[in-house]
This record gives sequence, structure tokens and C-alpha cells, in this order.
Amino acid sequence: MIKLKHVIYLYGQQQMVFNFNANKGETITILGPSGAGKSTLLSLIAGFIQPNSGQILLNNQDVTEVPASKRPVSMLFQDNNLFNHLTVEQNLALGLSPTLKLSPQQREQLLRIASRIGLDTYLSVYPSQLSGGQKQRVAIGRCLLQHRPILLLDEPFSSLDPKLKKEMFELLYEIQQEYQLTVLMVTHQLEDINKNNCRCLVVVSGEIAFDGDYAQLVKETQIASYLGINASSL
Ligand SMILES: Nc1ncnc2c1ncn2[C@@H]1O[C@H](COP(=O)(O)OP(=O)(O)OP(=O)(O)O)[C@@H](O)[C@H]1O
Repeated sequence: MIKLKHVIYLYGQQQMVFNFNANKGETITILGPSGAGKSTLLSLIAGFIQPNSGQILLNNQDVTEVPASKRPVSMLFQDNNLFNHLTVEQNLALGLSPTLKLSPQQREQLLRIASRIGLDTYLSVYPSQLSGGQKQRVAIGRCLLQHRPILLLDEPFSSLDPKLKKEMFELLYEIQQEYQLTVLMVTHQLEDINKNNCRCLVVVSGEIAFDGDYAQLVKETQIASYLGINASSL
């Protein structure tokens, strides 16, 4: 589903090298210190930046030269996902049509997703009138309307309070299962990891220094202590 073959990206003298495979329906948490290259990895997969060399395959197709808008990928950021001058309905509609003109079938889809994310009574509201969690729900709804099988999240809920964050993770997990999405999520917060069932990647100095589940990660003492985790975190 996702394959990065010796992908090299250069920021000046700084080199990043990524080799990585993900299967359909997998959820992968990406950890690592600030400046390690986590967002760069997502940007390469999304197509926001082009590698200097190497190959990126999505759904068995080489997309290395394919622009972001044509890749089977949606991306959700920590904030600024919405257009403040557009209503919730219009922000959602952007997932279906850049002109905001929807066919009756598309409008039906929009209403179904608005109900799925619990915002069907907020369609005419502007983002400034929404809470942080509601804004992220709209952004998730728009990703779902794009019908793209890969969802990339860059610290999506880190500005939310713990209760809301938990709710958002539950919604994300349900949606991931329902739509069989392949999810890659960057986080700095260890409590965001689904410790029972999650593949973790640790990016250090522009390379994937660890790839395995959380229980294995804890045993990799050098990397675990670097991230500030130990066996009691299990
Ligand atoms: N546009 C850019 N031009 C030059 N260097 C950049 C640019 N964007 C990022 N970098 C550098 O590339 C490195 C990796 O950045 P990146 O944002 O991928 O790290 P990150 O692991 O996501 O960090 P954080 O957790 O702080 O968001 C950093 O050293 C950063 O300074």
C-alpha cells in the first residue's frame, strides 16, 4: 500500500533517507525528537515535497512524480485545516468538489458524513464558532469525503484537552476500521499510542531508527530512554 524505496531528501547539507513499507489498513505511529524528519516523511508521502532520489509507491503505483492532489492521500494537520470564511458545509464540500458545486448524490454523501462526525446541525456555522474538537471533526469529515485510502495525521489532536482527545482518537479508530484506512500519525505524546496494537516508527536524524510494536520499542533501551519511555509505560 505504501512503499518508500531508498527515498532521499536533502535540506541543504542535511540528508534524510527513508525505506519503509506499510500494508493496507495498518495504523502506524511516528515518533522521534523535534527536527528528526517526521513531518518531512509525511510530506514526501503526501507529495508536498519531491525526493531528490528514490521511489514512492502507493497502491502499487509509482507516484514519485505525481502531484499531491492526484495521490490517494488525505492529510490532517494540528490546526489550520479549515477555511474560516467558509461554513462547515462548504469546508466539507471541498472534499468533494473544489468549486463547492455538488450533485444531489454528493450532497447526500456530505450529509451522511456530517451526521457520522456528529455535526449535522452545524452545517451553516463558521469555524470561528466551533470548538477545537469540532474543527478537527470537520477536517476528518472532509478527509473522508475525499475517499482516499491513506490518511496522514501530523499531531492532529495535540491542542485538545485530554477528554476531547480521547473522544477524537475513538472516532478516528472507528473510522479507520470502517473505511479500512491506512493511517500514519506523527505524535510527540506517548499517551497517544495505542499500546496494545500499534506499529511504531521512530525517526532519528532523518532515518527510521526503529520499526516495530510498542512492546518491542520499550525493550530497545537506547531508543526508549531517548524517548523517555520504560517498561512501566506499558
Ligand atoms: N523548508 C525547510 N527548509 C530547510 N530546512 C527545513 C525545512 N523544513 C524542515 N527543515 C529541517 O528539516 C529537519 C526536519 O524537519 P521536520 O519538520 O521534518 O522534523 P519533525 O521531526 O517533524 O520535527 P517537529 O517534531 O519539531 O515537528 C529539521 O532539522 C528542520 O530544520
